[in-house]
Amino acid sequence: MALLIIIFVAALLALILYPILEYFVDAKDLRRFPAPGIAAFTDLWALRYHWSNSRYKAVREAHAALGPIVRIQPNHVSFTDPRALKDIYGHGSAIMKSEYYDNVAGDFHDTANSTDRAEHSRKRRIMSHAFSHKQILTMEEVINTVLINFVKAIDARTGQDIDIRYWFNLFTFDAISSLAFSQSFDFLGQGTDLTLGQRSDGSTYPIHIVKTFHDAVSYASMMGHARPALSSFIRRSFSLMRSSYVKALEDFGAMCLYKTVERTNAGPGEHRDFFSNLEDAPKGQSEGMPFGEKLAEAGIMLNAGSDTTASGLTNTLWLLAKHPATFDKLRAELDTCMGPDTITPDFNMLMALPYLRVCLDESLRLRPPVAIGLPRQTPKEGSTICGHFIPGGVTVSLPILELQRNPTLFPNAEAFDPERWLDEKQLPNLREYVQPFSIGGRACIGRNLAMIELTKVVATVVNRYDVQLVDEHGELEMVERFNMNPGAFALLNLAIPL
Ligand code: HEM
Repeated sequence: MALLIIIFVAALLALILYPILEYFVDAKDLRRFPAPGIAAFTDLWALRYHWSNSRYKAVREAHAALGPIVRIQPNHVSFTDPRALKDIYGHGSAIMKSEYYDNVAGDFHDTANSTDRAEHSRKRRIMSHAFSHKQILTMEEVINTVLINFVKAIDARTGQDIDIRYWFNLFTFDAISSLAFSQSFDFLGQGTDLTLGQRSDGSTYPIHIVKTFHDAVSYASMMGHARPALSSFIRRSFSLMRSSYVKALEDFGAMCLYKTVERTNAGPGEHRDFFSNLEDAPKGQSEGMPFGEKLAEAGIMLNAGSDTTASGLTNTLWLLAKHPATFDKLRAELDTCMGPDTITPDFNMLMALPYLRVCLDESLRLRPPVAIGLPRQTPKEGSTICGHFIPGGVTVSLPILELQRNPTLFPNAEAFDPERWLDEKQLPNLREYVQPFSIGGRACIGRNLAMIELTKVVATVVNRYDVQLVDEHGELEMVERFNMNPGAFALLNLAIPL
């Protein structure tokens, strides 16, 4: 035991002292950039804010105090200069995903966390057709079925105070499981997020997936943002302490295993689902992906394909409820093509409604569901980012939230103002710098799916229900895990107009 403690303390000291030494040696010439507090000496400055799900605030304050280029970790430089968007993330940039994604990957990388260019291209090719606008439209009926279940669930609770965020979480989990695995969780029908996880011996156990998922992401994001040695130290320490966060990460994995095994055994049903693409054998080969890789891809669909869209839905409804004039104007537009009982409006019809679109665009600008500076790593030869040469192997990022709320790009940037999207003068900056799905080769593959879900659900809810905030003066908290989740108190009183 004493030896274990000595090893533990020695490892901890080495992890703390090494970056301090690095700071003084300054081989990457990063001391020229200002840093808040102890951020230049240790990852712990950033990890503390990850742990309290509030990194965006600390990064925002650091940029406000220190300028557009700030060293937020010993090996991480954050940029808010808008030119950095293309330099870091644009097509043609040699900058790849950082070691953050390796830190959070399991035995197999998935499409989102693969850091190897060739591996990522192979994976992306397999899935890109399935997520094209045309293909997603062929799945509209599946979304309609889930939307009908959502309306039934909410109708049964009209007049009650409900946490609408939770119900949007149930909607998006049911939607992605129907689309990806031809098998809905049926959370909306059950009125709960209770599902099963599977252990490696095949036995199963119950899991409440919404909290499990959020805890898992909080932990993974904190652990992932540390340099690899510290990340692995945190992982081991948390495992030794049998932390509930480690359990949450395991439970989320167990749920993915359950869904993958269930789908593999049952087959795709009548139509192809997203999983069918993982099962297809590539040209010249006799089999599709190995099971472990299919499991990883199933995990990223359940992860990226649910939480972000649920956040987008919650944010939009909250913003509309906070701005009754906007809500009424949107409802008037919907009245032109939806009857009082229309609950599965046709997506192509909704696409022709300009005000609905700008309400969604403005919500995604002001409260992007992924707001964090997506971590990237400069290539061996280094990169120039808005005029500054950054040597190889440095993590760089641009916080999406800061870009989309930049007052030099958008007048009255902190205000919810869908009308700005109808102003010819503001449009060029809006089009260029509002990028909630990111840009370039690593931009969101699920964008078309997200937009169809957001458009149909917001149209149906605004058309069908009167919405009232329980606390009209309250603010909707922002909880930054990796995604930016709205807080838990989005209580709304929904009623069907008489
Ligand atoms: C409003 C909803 C959504 C938003 C705001 C959003 C945003 C993003 C962003 C910013 C990224 C880049 C992440 C990074 O660089 O680490 C991303 C990647 C990704 N998203 Fe989404 N997303 C949404 C919905 C979806 C949906 C419905 C799916 C469906 C499965 C999905 C699947 C993915 C995948 C697989 C990636 C990785 C792409 C790659 O690296 O090639 N997302 N998303």
